[in-house]
Amino acid sequence: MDKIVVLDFGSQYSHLICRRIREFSVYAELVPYDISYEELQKHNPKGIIFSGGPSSVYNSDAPVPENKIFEMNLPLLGICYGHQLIVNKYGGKVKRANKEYGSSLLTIDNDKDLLNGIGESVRAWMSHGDEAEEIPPGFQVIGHTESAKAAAIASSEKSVYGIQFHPEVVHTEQGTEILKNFVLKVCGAKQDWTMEGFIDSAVEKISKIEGNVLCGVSGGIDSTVAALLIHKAIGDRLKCVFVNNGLLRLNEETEIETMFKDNFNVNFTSINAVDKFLGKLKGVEDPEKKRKIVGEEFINVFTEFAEKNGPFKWLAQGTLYPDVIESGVSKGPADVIKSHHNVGGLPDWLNLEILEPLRELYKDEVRMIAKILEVPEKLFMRHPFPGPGLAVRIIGEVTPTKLQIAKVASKIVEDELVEAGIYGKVWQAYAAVGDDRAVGVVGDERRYGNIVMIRVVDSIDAMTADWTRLPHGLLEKMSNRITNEIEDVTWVTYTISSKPPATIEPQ
Ligand SMILES: Nc1ncnc2c1ncn2[C@@H]1O[C@H](COP(=O)(O)OP(=O)(O)OP(=O)(O)O)[C@@H](O)[C@H]1O
Ligand SMILES: O=c1[nH]c(=O)c2[nH+]cn([C@@H]3O[C@H](COP(=O)(O)O)[C@@H](O)[C@H]3O)c2[nH]1
Ligand SMILES: NC(=O)CC[C@H](N)C(=O)O
Ligand SMILES: [Mg+2]
Repeated sequence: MDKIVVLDFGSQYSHLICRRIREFSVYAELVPYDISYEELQKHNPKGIIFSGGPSSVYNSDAPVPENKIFEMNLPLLGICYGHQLIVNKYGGKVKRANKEYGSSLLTIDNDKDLLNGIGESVRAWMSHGDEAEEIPPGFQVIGHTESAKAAAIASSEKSVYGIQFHPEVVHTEQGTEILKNFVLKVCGAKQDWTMEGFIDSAVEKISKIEGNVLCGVSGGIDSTVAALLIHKAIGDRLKCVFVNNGLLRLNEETEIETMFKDNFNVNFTSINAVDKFLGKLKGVEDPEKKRKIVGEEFINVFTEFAEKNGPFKWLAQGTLYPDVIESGVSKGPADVIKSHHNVGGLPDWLNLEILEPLRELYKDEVRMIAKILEVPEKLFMRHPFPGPGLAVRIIGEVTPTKLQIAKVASKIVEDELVEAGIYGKVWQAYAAVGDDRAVGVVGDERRYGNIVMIRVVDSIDAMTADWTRLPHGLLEKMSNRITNEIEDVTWVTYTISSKPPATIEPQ
């Protein structure tokens, strides 16, 4: 399979470069910027992309790739910081300039290769504070904006390109065309990345492993698909374990068990660990602490199961690419946003090896695989549910009252969306609760009850999200049902923050 390798210099958009390229069926993978020349050679890339990043090339601690990488004579595209790196490396000059964030008009000066077929000008997304003051010898300017005179440069002879803007974000018009020009025309990569191909190679790889696999399944699409792939590869050497941690949706524990037993012929065990989890969470208010506790407790439960039912060599999880990126354990110098329990929370003493067949994939890619594997639609259209469950939808301490409120109110929100035919169209929907209370008046009586926050969002891959513009009538119905059916609740609010600056889950 042809591959493009993206060196990650820490941009929040690094992974998006891969995503955009995969969308036109070429496999692209993110690697750390300091990957060794030998490692990079093993990837056998058709071309290399340098991502953006927060650093400035003129600082002494600026991240730089190994020198030999430039001698591979592969097509090279630098984006933003990557562009500046190329300018610097080949003998041009980068300096501090006026900050430019957002959309700028890019005028095309040469449409021969990289900027071929995109017209005379496009809106391009900028996010930088440095710029190329002098371009290196042998390069020419192929595009400029009002403030960046070398917004796109090329050395066609060497097949080295640099662009100051971000073609990977949707706000850049024709961004995909620019990436296609580089990947398909300059690098000559074949469009041979398909989900069928992924399944075959994943199954082949997994079938080579030795020993038994324990797979944590949550009933969510990710772990289900991971389990099915592993099952295809090693059959009954796979054992699936579902943990009822007391932080699940209303009645979910019975639903999941039934669903697994009715639809898949895999070895399945359900473990009741409600008291353990809730006991450990008692008195804990800090969001990151709660996440770590849940993560650790999952591992405790899995280890205990493994000791009784083993031996196991592997622990499998449905970890996806965004989980890895947001936990700050991605391959570059990015910031920690949240510790996803299944990535950041793994303790050192764990003596099972980790198997994560979906680690490089996005949710929509996993859904495509689910379809191919004929997973029932009802299952794969289920909304994602965070591994730490209601612990991250309850703000402050997890108490029995708040748990009950979150469960029942979320059920009302989900049921009303199904009823209105909207459930399948939104990314996630739930009700959260915290310690804030507000006064109500019910049957002439004063009641000082909890405030419930409804959150419904649209998203494609959870990396960004927008709040869903639900019909007012529907919101009204949800609100009425929540205050009528849950005695402890007096107020209902609707959350109208997008991601960024908010995140999807409150904690
Ligand atoms: N209740 C649970 N029991 C066992 N394993 C779990 C449970 N919750 C989460 N996990 C493990 O943690 C991983 C990450 O959870 P996450 O919620 O991201 O994925 P998912 O549940 O498979 O899919 P979705 O994102 O659709 O909910 C799961 O793939 C699974 O391996
Ligand atoms: O496996 C997971 N482990 C976690 O710890 C976790 N936290 C959040 N989520 C889900 O990830 C997506 C992005 O969530 P945030 O915008 O809240 O970071 C949303 O879809 C969240 O539901 C998690 N999934
Ligand atoms: N987003 C980026 O890659 C920014 C690169 C560089 N440090 C700048 O601010 O110009
Ligand atoms: Mg889940």
